[in-house]
Amino acid sequence: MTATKGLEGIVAASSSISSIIDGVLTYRGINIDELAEHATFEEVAYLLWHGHLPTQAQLDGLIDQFGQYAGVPADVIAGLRLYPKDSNSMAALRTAVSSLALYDSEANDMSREANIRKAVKLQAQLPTIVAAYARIREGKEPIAPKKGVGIAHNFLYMLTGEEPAQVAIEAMDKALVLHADHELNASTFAARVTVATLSDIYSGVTSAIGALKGPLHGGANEAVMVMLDEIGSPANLEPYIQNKLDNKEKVMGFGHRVYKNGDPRAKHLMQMSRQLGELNGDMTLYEMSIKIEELVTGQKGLKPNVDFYSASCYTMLGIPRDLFTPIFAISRVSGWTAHILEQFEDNRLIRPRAEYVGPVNAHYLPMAKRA
Ligand SMILES: CC(=O)SCCNC(=O)CCNC(=O)[C@H](O)C(C)(C)COP(=O)(O)OP(=O)(O)OC[C@H]1O[C@@H](n2cnc3c(N)ncnc32)[C@H](O)[C@@H]1OP(=O)(O)O
Ligand SMILES: O=C([O-])CC(=O)C(=O)O
Repeated sequence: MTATKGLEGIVAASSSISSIIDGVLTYRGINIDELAEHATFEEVAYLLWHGHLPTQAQLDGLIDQFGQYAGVPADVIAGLRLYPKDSNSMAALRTAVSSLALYDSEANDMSREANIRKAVKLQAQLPTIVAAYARIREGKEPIAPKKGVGIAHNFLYMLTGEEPAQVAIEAMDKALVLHADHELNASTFAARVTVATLSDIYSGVTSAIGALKGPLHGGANEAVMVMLDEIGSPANLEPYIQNKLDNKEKVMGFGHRVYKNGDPRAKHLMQMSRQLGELNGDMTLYEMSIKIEELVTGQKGLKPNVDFYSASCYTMLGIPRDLFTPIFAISRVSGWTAHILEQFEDNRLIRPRAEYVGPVNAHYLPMAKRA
C-alpha cells in the first residue's frame, strides 16, 4: 500500500452536483460563467439542492422559507455574547453552528424531508450568526433579519443596520454565486466523511466550517487581505512579493490543486474588483492586486484562485477582513448541504487506508526500563 500525499488525483466519490472538467466549472452542468452573469444566489442554492433551476413559484417559496428560518434561537445569540470578543470569527461561527443542533427538535431526524428543511435553515441562519457576532463584538446589538429579501441583501443589512446600495447587493450576490460549490474540495470532503458515519447534518456542516477555516483553503481570502495590508502602499509591493518568491514562501490566493491554467471564478472577481474601485473612486487595491498577479504569474506561472480578488472586493464593500472566510461559509453551506444530501442518498462509510511507516516488532517496556 502506497499513500498518495494529499490524495492528489484520487477520485473519492461520484457526484452530480458540480464538475471541473478541462478547467471548466459547472453547477449541475451549467457553466459558472453563465450563472455568474444571470443567476441569483437563491436560484443557485435551489439548483444545487434540487438539481434544476427553480420556477418563479419555487423561488418565491424558497425566499419565504429563508425569511421564516433566518431568526436564530435566542440561546445561540446569548452564546455569541459569551464568546471572548477577540475570538477568531470562523471559530465563533463553527461553535455557533454546532450549537444550533441543540435547539432544533429535528436535528437527528434523518428523513430526506427533514434534511432538506435543515439545509434551508442552515442557509438562512448562517448569515444571521455571522452578522450578529460581528456586531456583538463591537458592542452593538444584533439586527433581526428582514423577510422577503435575498441572502446577500439580508446579510449586508444585518451587518450594518442600513439598507445596502443595489450595487453592493449585486456584488455580494455574485460573490455568493461564485463560491457556492466546488466538487470535492477539502471542506466538502470533510462534510461528506462526517455524515457518511450517519451522523447528522449539523455535524457535517460543523466539520466543513473547521476545514474551510484553514489558510490553504477558505482562510486564504483573509490571508490575502493581511498581505495587502502588510504591503500597505504600491511602492512596497515589488520588494515584498519578490522577497516571498525568493524565499519560496507562499503568496496567498495563488495556486490550486485542480486548476493549473487558472480558476474560472477569478476573472469574475477581478472584474468586480475593478468595478468597485471605479465606483469608490479608488483603484489602489485593484491595481495592487493586478501587479501582484503580474509578478507571481510571470515568475512562478501560478494563477490567482477564487480567494485572491475576493479580498479586494470585500474590502471595497466595507467588510472587515476577518469576515471574509465566514462569508465564504455563508455561500458554501449551500454546496456542503447539497453534498450531504447526496451522500445520504447512496451512503457508504468513508474509510480509506493508511500506508504504515512506523516501527515494527516493537515491545511494551515496563516503566522502570524506559529512558
Ligand atoms: C478556495 C480555495 O481553497 S482556493 C486555495 C486557497 N489557498 C491559497 O490560496 C493558499 C496558497 N496556495 C497554496 O498553498 C497551494 O497552491 C494550494 C494549497 C492551493 C494547492 O496545494 P497543492 O496542490 O498541494 O500544491 P503545493 O502546495 O504542493 O504546491 C506545488 C508547488 O507550487 C508552489 N506553490 C503552490 N502555491 C503557491 C503559492 N501560492 N505561492 C508560491 N508558491 C506556491 C509550492 O511551493 C510547490 O513548489 P515546489 O514544488 O517547489 O515545492
Ligand atoms: O477545490 C478546492 O480545492 C478549493 C476551492 O477552490 C474551493 O473550495 O472553492
